[in-house]
Amino acid sequence: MTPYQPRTLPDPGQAFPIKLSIRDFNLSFGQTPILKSIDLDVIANHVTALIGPSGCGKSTLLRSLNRLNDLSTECRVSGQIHLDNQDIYAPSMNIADLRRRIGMVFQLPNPFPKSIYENVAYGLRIQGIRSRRRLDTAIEHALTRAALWDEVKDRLNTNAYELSGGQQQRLVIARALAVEPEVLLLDEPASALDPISTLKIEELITELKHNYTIIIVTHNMQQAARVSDYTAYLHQGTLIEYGETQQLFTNPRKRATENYITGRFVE
Ligand SMILES: Nc1ncnc2c1ncn2[C@@H]1O[C@H](COP(=O)(O)OP(=O)(O)OP(=O)(O)O)[C@@H](O)[C@H]1O
Repeated sequence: MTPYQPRTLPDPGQAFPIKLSIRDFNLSFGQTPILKSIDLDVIANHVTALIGPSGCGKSTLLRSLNRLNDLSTECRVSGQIHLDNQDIYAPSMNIADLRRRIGMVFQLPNPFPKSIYENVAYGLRIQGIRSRRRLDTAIEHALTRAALWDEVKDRLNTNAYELSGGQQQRLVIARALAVEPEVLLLDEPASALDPISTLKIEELITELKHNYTIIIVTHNMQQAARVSDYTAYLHQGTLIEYGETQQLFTNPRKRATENYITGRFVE
């Protein structure tokens, strides 16, 4: 096999390594092509936003990164996606391990109907961790990282459903962080939240990128401009433009990108 060579950097001067590298990646559901020859390098410890009109394939691309689309028997893929230097679609890839390394948070907060403590402990218990002391430490750490510890430390045994929507979303982020992932996939994580909770999630994303590589799908272009370092614009399953967020929003290279970010493209 030819050695893997990263090619498409959004910022050639970038000193951080490439965490995820997508090469000529195609995905279809049945006979319908959804993603077409995507080439994209995701830089470690930065936030990459995926933007584009409804149905362009943003969530499908995100879900390709932890092989969540595999749950559909109709799904067919070709091309390559490497996490560090490991081909995630190789037959030898352990999918449970991949999903531990690449955590995901969805649009609607989805805590389990359990206590706050047990929600965060969930993945750790699956990993076989039984020691109460180890669990306590890891749970405090994850809740602190998710900027929720101070709000819940005195009620860890309360049912997670008693938290507000914004707190539930930070709890779900803590649950994802507890198993120490390397990458976090966020699929419109704030679109169901009020403005104050949205701001908290955005601040959290900015904080978390120091320790994780983050990819966020968002419909909100102001949000993409606020939280991301790099932005990829997709249209009908094709990657139209990928570059530094500030450059893409102020001086896009492609007319199609300009039309979209200035609102001239009607979804
Ligand atoms: N499991 C599936 N089976 C068949 N088609 C699917 C499946 N999941 C997504 N699709 C189709 O793939 C296309 C891209 O969907 P996707 O959810 O990735 O778009 P999106 O850009 O995230 O859209 P939105 O912004 O509206 O969430 C859509 O036409 C959708 O209907």
